[in-house]
Amino acid sequence: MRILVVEDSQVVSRVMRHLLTQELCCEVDVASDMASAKELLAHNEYFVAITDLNLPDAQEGEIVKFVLEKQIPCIVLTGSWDAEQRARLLQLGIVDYVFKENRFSYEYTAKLVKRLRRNQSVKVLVADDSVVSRKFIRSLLEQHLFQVIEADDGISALETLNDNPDITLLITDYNMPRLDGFGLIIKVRERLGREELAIIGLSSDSDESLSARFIKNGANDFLQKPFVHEEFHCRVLTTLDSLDMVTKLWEQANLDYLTNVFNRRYFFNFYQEKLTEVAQKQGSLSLALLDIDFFKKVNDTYGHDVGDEVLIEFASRLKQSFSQHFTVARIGGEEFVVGFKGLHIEKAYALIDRFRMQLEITPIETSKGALTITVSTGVTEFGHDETVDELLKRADTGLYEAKSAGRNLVSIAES
Ligand SMILES: Nc1nc2c(ncn2[C@@H]2O[C@H](COP(=O)(O)OP(=O)(O)OP(=O)(O)O)[C@@H](O)[C@H]2O)c(=O)[nH]1
Repeated sequence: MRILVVEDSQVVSRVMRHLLTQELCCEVDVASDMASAKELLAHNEYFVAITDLNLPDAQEGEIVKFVLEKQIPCIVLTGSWDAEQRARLLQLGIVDYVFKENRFSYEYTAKLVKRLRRNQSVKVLVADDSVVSRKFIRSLLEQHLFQVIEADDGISALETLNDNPDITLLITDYNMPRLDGFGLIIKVRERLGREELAIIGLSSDSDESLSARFIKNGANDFLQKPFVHEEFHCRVLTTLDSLDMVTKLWEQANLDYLTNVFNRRYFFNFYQEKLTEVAQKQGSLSLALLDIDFFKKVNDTYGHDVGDEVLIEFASRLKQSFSQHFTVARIGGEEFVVGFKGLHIEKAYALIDRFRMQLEITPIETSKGALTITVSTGVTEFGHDETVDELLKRADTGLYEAKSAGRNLVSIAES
């Protein structure tokens, strides 16, 4: 990623270069006047340009128009606070107008660029029956590089959310035909928690109770129409930042810190729900308990760090092989489980045995060289009314048999 800083003050450009490389690990080019900015823009692709308005060879902010014409997002970083100019430039489509006040202004600018990078992969659904309002919100969101999808009422918003599980933010109007904003939020929240989808409610209605009602029904925030451009962006950014924080907390609680697969806590808490679902629907579910063979020897011979490298690669291979359809978790030091929801034991056995054979012939690259690792596994199938604990205990008897029979084996524990 490459960023252009157009700034005649060496102190400012040095600070910005330092903050940007620290925050984003990116390439930063600096131009101290309009002519050198033009030269750089002619030869390079930029993710964003951060520009001063008053340059030695262009003192009226001409650089902004030049950058925007090249379809490059532009952040104005200026020492002159001019409200009229600010409004005009925001109207023109700049990302933000930042006043060089103190070091926080520079930190804010670097963080803004980081958010722009994140926004590129954030999908936002805008539900509003007014085409004008929808297009306006789309243009604001696109200035900040979000991916935008539109829906013209509550029902089509619900359908779009079903078809696009990767939508992160829903911005919904209150008054809409077929299903209004409240109805939409209530239906959405039956299925998606606050850690999965953020919602901002909108309304031009003068009813003062609307904002509280939106939030009580499950919205994260509310905006009264008409709103100013900057307030809209602040609300969106704050909502997404808190969603990121909730996601981070959820990951810390449920993912294994070393291997990034689900942890023991997740498996015990959430897998019970899957078992109940399978029991109710009389479906099938098999479980594999895997334990790396002679793992202590890896630690003793090559050190704990190499042991960690092996665990990380082993988990990554498990994830690659199974996590698209099944649940992979690390439940102990070198013990992992794969929950095969929907599979009978014969199929689960075949998949795990294929994984075992592949592992045996594909050494793991570590900092101390390539190591050949094998794994022993116990596989079992869910009976009727069992807990995760009971299922695991039975898989463990299979694992014990596999170890006793010489390791590098898969053994079935019948239910
Ligand atoms: N590097 C590393 N080692 C771990 C971690 N957690 C547990 N271990 C080690 O895993 C090893 C497990 O060893 P054992 O239970 O004796 O089993 P084993 O050597 O794999 O032998 P078998 O299971 O009988 O084949 C111990 O040396 C633990 O210290 C971890 O997070 N990182």
